[in-house]
Amino acid sequence: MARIRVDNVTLHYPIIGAGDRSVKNRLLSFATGGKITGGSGTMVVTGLDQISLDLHDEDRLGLIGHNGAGKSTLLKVLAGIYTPTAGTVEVEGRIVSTLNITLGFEHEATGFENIYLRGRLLGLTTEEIEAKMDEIVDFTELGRYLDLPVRVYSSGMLMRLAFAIMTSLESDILLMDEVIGTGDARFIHKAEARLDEFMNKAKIMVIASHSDDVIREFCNKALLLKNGAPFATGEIDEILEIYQSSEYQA
Ligand SMILES: Nc1ncnc2c1ncn2[C@@H]1O[C@H](COP(=O)(O)OP(=O)(O)OP(=O)(O)O)[C@@H](O)[C@H]1O
Repeated sequence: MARIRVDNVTLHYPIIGAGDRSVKNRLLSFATGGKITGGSGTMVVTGLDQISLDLHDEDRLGLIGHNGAGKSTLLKVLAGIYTPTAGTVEVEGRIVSTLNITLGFEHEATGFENIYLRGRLLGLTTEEIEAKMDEIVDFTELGRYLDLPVRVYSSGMLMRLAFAIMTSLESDILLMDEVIGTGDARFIHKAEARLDEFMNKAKIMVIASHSDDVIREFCNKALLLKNGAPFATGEIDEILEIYQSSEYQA
């Protein structure tokens, strides 16, 4: 059984050395979903403001909201990348996340070597990596490029490699932001089929997306964020409607 419990989580980003451009900051804050406070010297951006969640097996939560509403920050807190300023996060289960999917590659090492390195970094044994190797290699369709250092790969090629490795893992909890941006149309189509299979295996999923279609297709509940705070939570259709309403947009 997997579980995520988030209790009253707040996260502040202190911006040290920020100039006092309060009028500009207020305008910026108004134009996006962010919240900036503080005066000269140190500014504070509120990434998350008193978020609570309790997710169990079968939960597929869609995170919705303006640019800067806090979706990515919440994913990073769940992934353990950021520690909250206040509140607690408890996670039971193995997490795989698509955040920074292409980070952590060794640029001088070959594609093959990077499959090993990344596999080890993600907690697999050498035997486990070897068992998955053929399948990862086939999916990338990178052929002899896998013998070359990844610094010569295009961004789409690097994405193929990262995506193939990530989706070969077994996860209890899957944290996703919009991931399949790069790649040609055929690869995106092929990646979607693999992603479907990968997502079906996860017990809990949290997806941040600006696409109503993605939220409708993959989620069974939604959390609408505004300025880092929960604005509404519940059934997908109801929450998407609130998102479009003047009450939220104001
Ligand atoms: N590294 C950072 N340093 C300072 N502030 C940050 C940082 N990352 C995010 N923020 C701020 O935290 C707030 C929430 O940002 P976040 O990236 O979580 O929003 P989001 O909902 O994912 O936005 P988008 O839809 O644009 O991806 C914003 O006000 C943003 O400016």
